Amino acid sequence: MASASAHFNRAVALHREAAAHVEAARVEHARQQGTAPASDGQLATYQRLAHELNSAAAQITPGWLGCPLDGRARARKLGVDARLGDVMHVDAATGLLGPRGGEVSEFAVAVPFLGIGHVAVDRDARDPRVAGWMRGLLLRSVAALPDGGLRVLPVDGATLGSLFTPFRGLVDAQVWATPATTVDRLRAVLDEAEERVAAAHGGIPHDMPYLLIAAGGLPVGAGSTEHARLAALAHAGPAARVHLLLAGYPPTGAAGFGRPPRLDHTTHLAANGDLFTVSETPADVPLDRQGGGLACPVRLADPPIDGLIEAVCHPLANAARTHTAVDFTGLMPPKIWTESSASGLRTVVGREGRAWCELALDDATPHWLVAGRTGAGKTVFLLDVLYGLTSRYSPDELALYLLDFKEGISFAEFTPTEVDGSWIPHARTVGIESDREYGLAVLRTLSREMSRRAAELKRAGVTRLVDLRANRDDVAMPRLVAVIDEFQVLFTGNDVLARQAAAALEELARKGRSYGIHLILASQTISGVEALFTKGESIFGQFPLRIALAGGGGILDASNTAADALPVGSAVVNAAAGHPDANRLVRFPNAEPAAVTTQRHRLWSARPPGDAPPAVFAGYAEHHIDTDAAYRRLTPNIRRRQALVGRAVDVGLPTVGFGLDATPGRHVAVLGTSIVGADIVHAAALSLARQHQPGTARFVVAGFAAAADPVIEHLTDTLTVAGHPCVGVDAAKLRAELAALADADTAPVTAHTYLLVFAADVATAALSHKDSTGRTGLADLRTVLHTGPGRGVHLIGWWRIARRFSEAIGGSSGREDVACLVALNVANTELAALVGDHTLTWHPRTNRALLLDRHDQRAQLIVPYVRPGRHDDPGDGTM
Ligand SMILES: Nc1ncnc2c1ncn2[C@@H]1O[C@H](COP(=O)(O)OP(=O)(O)OP(=O)(O)O)[C@@H](O)[C@H]1O
Repeated sequence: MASASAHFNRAVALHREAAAHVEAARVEHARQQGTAPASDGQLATYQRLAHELNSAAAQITPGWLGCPLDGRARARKLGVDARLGDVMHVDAATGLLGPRGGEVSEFAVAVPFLGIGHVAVDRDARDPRVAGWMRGLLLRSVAALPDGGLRVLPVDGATLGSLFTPFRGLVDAQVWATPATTVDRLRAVLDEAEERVAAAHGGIPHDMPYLLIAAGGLPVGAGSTEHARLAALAHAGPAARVHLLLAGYPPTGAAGFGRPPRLDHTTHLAANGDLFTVSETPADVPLDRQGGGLACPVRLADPPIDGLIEAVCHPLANAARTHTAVDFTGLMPPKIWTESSASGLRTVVGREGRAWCELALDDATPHWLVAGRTGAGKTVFLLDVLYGLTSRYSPDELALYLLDFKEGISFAEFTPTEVDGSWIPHARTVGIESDREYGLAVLRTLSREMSRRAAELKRAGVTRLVDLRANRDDVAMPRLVAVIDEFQVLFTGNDVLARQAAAALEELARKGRSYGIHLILASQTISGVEALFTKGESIFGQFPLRIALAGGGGILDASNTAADALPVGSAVVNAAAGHPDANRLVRFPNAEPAAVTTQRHRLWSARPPGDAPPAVFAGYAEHHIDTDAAYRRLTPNIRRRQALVGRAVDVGLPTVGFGLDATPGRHVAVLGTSIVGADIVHAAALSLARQHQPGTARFVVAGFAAAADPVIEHLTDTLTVAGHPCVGVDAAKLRAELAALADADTAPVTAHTYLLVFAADVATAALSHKDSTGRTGLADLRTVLHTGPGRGVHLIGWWRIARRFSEAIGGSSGREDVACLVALNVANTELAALVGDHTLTWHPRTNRALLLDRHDQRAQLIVPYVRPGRHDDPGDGTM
């Protein structure tokens, strides 16, 4: 092809010679007043010239570019007749050499096309000659160029797409776009081409494919704006490998409108009766020195025979499917854990056209924002990314903190489950359906780690992790990636917690990059993004890499609409904070369950010895005391006995309870109508029982609500079987018990005594009556509360009505006598008044309680222990 221009010039010279002959013949013909036929000599000259023109054309249109489009073409090799970047000529017409009406010699008219310019014909594709001609040109181009060398953007306002029907295979395989038949779609086509031209200003890679707008006719409504845009593309396109093949151009405009602009770098064919004329071409050498174009009329090139286009497109479409296919396994490296994270983390997330798309968490793009409407594939995208990362980097190089605030199981893939006990060794904490409190705890864990790293870097005399790792390979400092799905939940409420979360997030976003801490924040809603934005540009600006899935355009620049109509499995990746010029269209694969499971097992099998599963927090999960390892470890050999009540909503879900020692006030009150109150007393009693040798503690059980009976029954059975004296009492006996315990002189306490009172609010009323001496049971109760701990007597009571509890302890003056509270469904104002702290914030909710301990100033959200299945029963009276 190196001599293509020489061959073209030769053809031009021949053409000029032919033109001179035609002109001479015309003059002679006129002189003889049209009576004399062409002489034999003239005919011989035409035949010779036509032959030589055909030879010259054959040199510049090898193989598919010039061969007859008949059955023999099927045997031709595809993809070998043209090269990207070279000027490609194509057989576009048949020139007719000879006097008008006389015998003519035909020759192939090869016009310069891809790599240099455009071709336009003024009839649109409703003319069958034009339709066949266009198909032929497209077929030649597709078949001659290397596989993947041409992307066509079809436009067809003339036959509404039927022009391109034979090319359906390529459209279905997404090598070609779907034909645009409306003016809006035409505009989108022009947008894409213009973006290509704009992006090419910085130079184009040698393997960049051609982008060809092939229009069988412009759609109704296209006007001067679209014509001007086409003219601009015609002018600037070739340098960016953007070309035009237009039928119906220039269109015949309505009267009063100016003619559409002529297109630069374009060979124009214009109908003239049955034949067509050919203008000058984009080649440097003019066909005619005066710019008159081809001197003789032409017939448009013949159409391909039926079935030929399909026969060519079929293997190309199949090959394209293979080359552009993305599947989950394709994102994974052949060998796991071979990469170093010293300078950052990188993973392949999908394909950008045929090329793989790799994204990084490093100094340039330390944090990512991901957005997409529900169902757009955000969870799948995150799984692709996280499995890609955990497969490339070992747990020494990368650790994950995964937080999900929505209902869903996105991150369950990383944790052991009942059916699959494996986990991803990089996962340190996984929060599923997390509470905001848990989210804050994770952020604080990361902040602490950041401070630790800062100190270590300081000691080493460097300021960035990358510098530390460059000098020392003995430091274990994996990069930490925190993924927060539906992160905006952290900011809901605009309360203290929201402010604390925003502050923690901002600090991590600002400083994290230096210490190898990266954030990936994902959201379904624009309001999520707005929530972040309202926290100030200081956070938002730390996320230069935006990944917008369908409907996630809110994280892009306001003028950037590229994500509006994305299909599932596609994303706009933008590393310039959403600026429209920086869009990259990426397709990511579905996370097929079988492939994900295989990869998880690969990673799990390679886990380091002794690797522990991640600390999992599943917001919906019930917690039962008998499966708690901390409970099982309890023995009587304990210094300070604990009444365990649940698990803290914190990283690692630590077991929490109240120390019940001799300090005044060490009694527990559980408040709220929820039946979970009974379960908490049950759990506290069981845990205390494990800390006593049988026979060294008495359990006095009083129950005043039928709903608590099964709990009490189970409790007394368990205590009795464990060898602990356990006595059930009614209101009268409880009063007697209190009287005896209050009067230490008459009844010295010999063993630890635990008063377990279920629905104590009922007892409060019964205890308020005076006896014959004028003394009330409440007075005894208060004495026991006041002096009991010093004598090994503790009360653990469930008050369904907080006011009754307050009455029982004697109002605010008795607050110090019961230092340990667990609030269930008690209104915030009531609770705040009860404990005398108006800054307290408590939102009652299912499966949560607030633990308050006056003595160590604790206010901790907990998941209270419940009896198994408690939350399965909708009629259980829980919150
Ligand atoms: N690349 C893809 N190719 C094919 N199907 C996909 C792809 N990505 C996602 N899907 C499918 O689309 C559906 C929604 O995906 P996904 O659960 O990831 O969406 P989401 O944005 O996380 O939605 P939600 O926020 O509601 O959970 C799933 O059935 C998933 O299998």
